[in-house]
Amino acid sequence: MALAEDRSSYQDLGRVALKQDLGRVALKQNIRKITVESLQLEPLCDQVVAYFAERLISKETLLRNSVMQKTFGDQIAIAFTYYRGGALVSCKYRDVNKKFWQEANTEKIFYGIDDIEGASDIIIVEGEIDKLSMAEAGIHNCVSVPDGAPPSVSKKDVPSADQDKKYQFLWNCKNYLNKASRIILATDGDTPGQALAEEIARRVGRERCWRVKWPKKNEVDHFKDANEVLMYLGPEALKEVVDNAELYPISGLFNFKDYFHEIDAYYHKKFGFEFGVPTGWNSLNNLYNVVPGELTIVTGVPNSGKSEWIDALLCNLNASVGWKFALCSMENKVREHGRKLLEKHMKKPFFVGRYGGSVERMSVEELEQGKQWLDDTFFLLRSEKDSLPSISWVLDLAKAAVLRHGVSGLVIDPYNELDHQRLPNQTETEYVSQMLTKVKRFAHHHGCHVWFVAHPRQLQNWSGSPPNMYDISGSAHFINKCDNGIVIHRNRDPENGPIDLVQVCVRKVRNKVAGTIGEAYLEYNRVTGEFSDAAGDMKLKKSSC
Ligand SMILES: Nc1ncnc2c1ncn2[C@@H]1O[C@H](COP(=O)(O)OP(=O)(O)OP(=O)(O)O)[C@@H](O)[C@H]1O
Repeated sequence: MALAEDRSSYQDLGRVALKQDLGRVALKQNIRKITVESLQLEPLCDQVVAYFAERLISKETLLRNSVMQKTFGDQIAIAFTYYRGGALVSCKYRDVNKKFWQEANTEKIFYGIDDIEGASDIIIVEGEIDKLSMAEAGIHNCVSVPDGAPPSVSKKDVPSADQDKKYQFLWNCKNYLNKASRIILATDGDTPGQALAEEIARRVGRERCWRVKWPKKNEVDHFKDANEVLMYLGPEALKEVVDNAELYPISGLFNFKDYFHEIDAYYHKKFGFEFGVPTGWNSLNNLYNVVPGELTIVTGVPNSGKSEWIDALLCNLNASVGWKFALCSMENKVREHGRKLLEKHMKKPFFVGRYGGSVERMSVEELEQGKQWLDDTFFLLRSEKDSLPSISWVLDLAKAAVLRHGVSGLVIDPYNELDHQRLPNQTETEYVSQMLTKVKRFAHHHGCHVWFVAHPRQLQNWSGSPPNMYDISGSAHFINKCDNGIVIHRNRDPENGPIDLVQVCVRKVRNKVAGTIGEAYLEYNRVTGEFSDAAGDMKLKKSSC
């Protein structure tokens, strides 16, 4: 008798079972009482015992699990008897053509349910032969689902118990399952098997589920179920598979172990820029380095040089590590922004006279060279409509710039030029918090550093000293939520030190690997817009950083 197992027979079973289930709904009150005699079940003949022996399932195990047979005309079918509390409640047949069917009007329960009575660990497999294979390895606290596996996980929510027709067997056996502290899912390793595990886990509670990892068969494939492991690796190996079951994953709940590869890569500095990229100014080396995926808030009173300093920083980063940037600079005309960037890059003024004085102007050839550099390095996010752009609009385009052009940094300058339509009843503080969460997610997800310029609120009786990060108009969330907080300040008090000396106040650094709070002094070159480390010990007498 050829009784080899295959998936199609399980699918047949699914169809048969579905028909039977539909039948069962109609006949809910009509569950038959059955006995071995009423079903005319017979003890196993040698032929069937030999069939199981080929699968390394012994006669002893077959007898222990009351596997029987039944004659239909000139055909013999295997009869898997379903007992509950010692009483026969259902029977499933399997014939020579690998077809399955279940006794009509009988209960849907797990196969082997009496074996898990009071067990704190329960193993669930996908077929009767897997249950018998576990028994062969001495693992008796195991049950099999009665109807095989679904093709995929249902996209719908789990229905209520009375509507959950396909998994009625689970609800019928819930008292047995409720007592278990661990439910080990040992369904097949293929897609339907995984789908079955998920369907069970979502019904019994993922938190107490574990799953087995089927061992490798060769370089590419894994053994697919308990019987294969028993046949090819033996009972000890099957026990080991169950002993080494791992926690069933819960979406959103992780172990550190899930991230060890990242921690190792970090330790061995495989990400690149672990300490951040130096700004190009020695005085800032210990204070502020640019880490991919972080958010830096830059503030300062109007005209303090925030935009100029960020532009100079981008030029330095491009020169040192070749980064490219997306620019959302709403206050700058493109030609003016282009001029400022070109001057910093070419280290020459764009014009003669006025701010350029008598310094030689960049040549036409240099302009052409510089234009090419501008085009390769910066990508402009500009709203062509009259209305102000929203933060989602900016982040969507920045994402396109990351994916299309490989940009590593985004500048949003300034916050108040974005459209900030708040939901009714939403406070500005709540709004800023949510907006910064979006910005940080973008930065983190794309490994893109974001510089966000925000103005301080109008300061009454301003003393001329650098503003506080908590003075940023809108919300304390700017300082609370950013990774780095920087105030750019230029001195306008001759009593206090050189006029226009630039103070870079690093007020917050979340990541101690990248820097620390403190201040540095830079000089601004009005002709080229470049910043350089302040000469010698040039600093302000009174510093409020
Ligand atoms: N340290 C400095 N010394 C002299 N002039 C400077 C200095 N820093 C910036 N400037 C000049 O100040 C002007 C404003 O600079 P920038 O646009 O960078 O300031 P900002 O802080 O971004 O201003 P706002 O808050 O108005 O956007 C520019 O013309 C720039 O050349």
